Amino acid sequence: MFTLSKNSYLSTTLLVSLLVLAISLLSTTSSSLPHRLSLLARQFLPIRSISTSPTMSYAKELRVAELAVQRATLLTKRVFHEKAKGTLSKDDASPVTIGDFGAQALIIQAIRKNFPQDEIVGEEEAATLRENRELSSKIWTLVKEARLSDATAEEELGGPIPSEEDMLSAIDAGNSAGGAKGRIWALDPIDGTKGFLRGGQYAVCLALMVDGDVKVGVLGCPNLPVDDSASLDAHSGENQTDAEGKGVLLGAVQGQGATSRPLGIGALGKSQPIHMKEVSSIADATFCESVEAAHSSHSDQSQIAQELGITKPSVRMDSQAKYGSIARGAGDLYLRLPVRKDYQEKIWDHAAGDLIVREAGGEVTDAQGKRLDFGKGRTLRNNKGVVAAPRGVHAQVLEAVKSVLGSK
Ligand SMILES: Nc1ncnc2c1ncn2[C@@H]1O[C@H](COP(=O)(O)O)[C@@H](OP(=O)(O)O)[C@H]1O
Ligand SMILES: [Mg+2]
Ligand SMILES: [Mg+2]
Ligand SMILES: [Mg+2]
Repeated sequence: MFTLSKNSYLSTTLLVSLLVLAISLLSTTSSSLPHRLSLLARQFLPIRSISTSPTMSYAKELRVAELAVQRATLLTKRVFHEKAKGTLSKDDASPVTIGDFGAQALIIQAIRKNFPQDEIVGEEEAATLRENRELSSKIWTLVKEARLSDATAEEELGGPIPSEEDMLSAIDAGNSAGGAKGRIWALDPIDGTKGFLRGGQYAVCLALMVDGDVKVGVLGCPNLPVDDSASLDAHSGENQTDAEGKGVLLGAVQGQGATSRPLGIGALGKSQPIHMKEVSSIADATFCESVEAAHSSHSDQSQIAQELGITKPSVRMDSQAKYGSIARGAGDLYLRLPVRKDYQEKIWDHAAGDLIVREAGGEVTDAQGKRLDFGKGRTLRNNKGVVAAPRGVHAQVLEAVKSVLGSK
């Protein structure tokens, strides 16, 4: 008797739940299916399972990451407009500016205040600044002045960095070796530094990995248009601005979809879901690639496009703005085929973009079709190249990649 009534109670509950689920899914039109499912799951899951694992929704991580990236762009935007950017050449001959150092310090400070146990893999280090106090003090002046106009939001980040010495120690806290265990942030304070110097696109990039899996990704792109569907052509190449109407913040949480919103502080809470465009005929696709010919093989990429019947010229753009642009449907494909066989891509150049594209309905793999493996340390040493495309056409694009690379 007891078993019977328990069973019937359970089946009634199940039936009602299914009905509510179906109605909710049909009636909500404004967001993606995974996002709707995650919201519903939160409604139906027992409170206990939410409260005992509050990080599962990554709401705080996303909020802190978005605000920290937003604050860092206040600094990078200032430097973008300055003639003297304090550019140094690193050991690998790549450039770094006062903007890169300053943005790294500000973001790491916010992570350390909010998540003191987490590790950080950041691109830059402070060794040269400890020897070059003049440059260090220039950065310190910029860092001190980079504050969100919303005092509550600034407080959420844990407030300003107390001293120049603390700024240097924050920069050096991005020295984690990475790996497949625990919570590790991947930070690229300015991705596309060459673009930043040239007046092109650049992005402030931050991602949280848990056990090697990217859970949260944020891209601040001050020179991209706010409009998700604005044509890419006007936003590639040089002479970009971050004037009125520019600047977008893209974000994603695993299983919850990807969003975009204007980069201004007034746009807090105004995130809209973004989706990749459906490609009905691959020949009509727009593909993005690096501006720098040393970073990816323009000739291989052009052959792949030819193989796919694509006649439109590629859109050349610096930084993870490429991932962001295809995720929001402004472009379709992103190809990054290696020039140098020995180069290992860095995790901070891909972690946020990889998640944002996948959450927007895309697939991201290397040139062999393997998912990018962020759990191998500071580099993607298990992968060569990047192929990002809408899920429906990724296999077709990958086939063209293999055919072109195989024939070499
Ligand atoms: N030989 C190489 N192959 C691929 N990527 C390279 C490279 N040398 C440098 N890079 C990376 O390319 C990134 C820029 O990518 P893109 O060309 O898409 O804008 C640089 O990021 P930073 O600008 O953060 O240093 C740098 O890490
Ligand atoms: Mg660099
Ligand atoms: Mg980079
Ligand atoms: Mg960088």
